[in-house]
Amino acid sequence: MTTDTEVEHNTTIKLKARAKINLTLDVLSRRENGYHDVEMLMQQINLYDNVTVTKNSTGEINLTCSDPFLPVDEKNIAYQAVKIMKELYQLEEGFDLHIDKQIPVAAGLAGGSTDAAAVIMAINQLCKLDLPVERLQEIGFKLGADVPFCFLEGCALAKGLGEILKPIRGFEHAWMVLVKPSFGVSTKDVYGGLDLDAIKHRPETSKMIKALEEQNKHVILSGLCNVLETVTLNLYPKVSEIKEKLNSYGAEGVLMSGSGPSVFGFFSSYERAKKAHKKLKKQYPQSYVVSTYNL
Ligand SMILES: C[C@@](CO)(OP(=O)(O)O)[C@H](O)COP(=O)(O)OP(=O)(O)OC[C@H]1O[C@@H](n2ccc(N)nc2=O)[C@H](O)[C@@H]1O
Ligand SMILES: Nc1ncnc2c1ncn2[C@@H]1O[C@H](COP(=O)(O)OP(=O)(O)O)[C@@H](O)[C@H]1O
Repeated sequence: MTTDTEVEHNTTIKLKARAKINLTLDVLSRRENGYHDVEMLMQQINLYDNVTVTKNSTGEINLTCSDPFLPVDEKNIAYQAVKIMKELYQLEEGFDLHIDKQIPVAAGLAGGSTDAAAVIMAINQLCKLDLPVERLQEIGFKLGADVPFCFLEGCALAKGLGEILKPIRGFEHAWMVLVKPSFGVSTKDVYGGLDLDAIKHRPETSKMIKALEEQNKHVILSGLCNVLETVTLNLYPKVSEIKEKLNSYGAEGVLMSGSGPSVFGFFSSYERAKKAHKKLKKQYPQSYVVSTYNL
């Protein structure tokens, strides 16, 4: 995210808050508090919200958003990010935020998480707090398990609840069609619906990391795997339908992202992705041709 920072008069920062997909997602165990230990490969993509943060002297937090259906009060995770920074660092200044929302909501793409990370980064810079990225990630983790990843750029192996991160080589210059059906899903319900003993097919994470290191496209595409798929596909058969459509339009590897319901299908070229997109867009208006994002 850092390379896309635009600073104006030391009072305004504009950031590209990128979405992610999961190339693999394995759930290892359930903790007593209901959260799950995961092992997943997270990959940023070229689909982003534009987040603008301006320092004000009133001390207030004002949030506006291009999406009229999103809350602009404490229910918005970006608002919560400001609050936590103000409290932790006794900041007297206030902040005006604007989110130009491009990432589909409740989609398994970390849309809210990436906005929160952008806001924390912006405040760190605007208030000259000089906090290292590890500290920013620690603060972000209080807001959500996906937030720490959003401070990185590219691809990472995520463990723990998602906060133990190791940057790795990502899937480079890969074109995909990303499809978000009209409904959203609750991440909590999807994790809650997972029967750990019933998981039949798990990702081979180490094999995938090696394949990414070598950019072995064939192994990467055949290694795409997400254990949450069974839960979401069961709850929403429409997601299976989208997967089938992407396959029939020539995708070389198809997977649901995160807890869903977004599905991505990789294509061998931009042109092929565009062709499939043209057909899918008629039925699913929230369809995008995007590439992976790596440094
Ligand atoms: C599934 C994943 C995969 O990247 O992404 P999304 O589908 O949300 O994009 C993440 O693990 C989601 O991260 P995030 O959406 O930030 O989760 P949080 O807000 O912290 O938690 C929402 C709910 O998900 C469940 N949860 C989350 C993370 C985790 N490791 N174990 C869990 O069981 C908990 O029930 C929690 O109440
Ligand atoms: N800035 C935000 N962007 C998107 N959703 C937000 C935001 N703030 C709060 N939310 C709420 O968080 C929920 C999860 O949204 P989102 O982060 O897009 O999903 P996911 O974690 O599946 O990627 C939604 O129900 C939405 O109303």
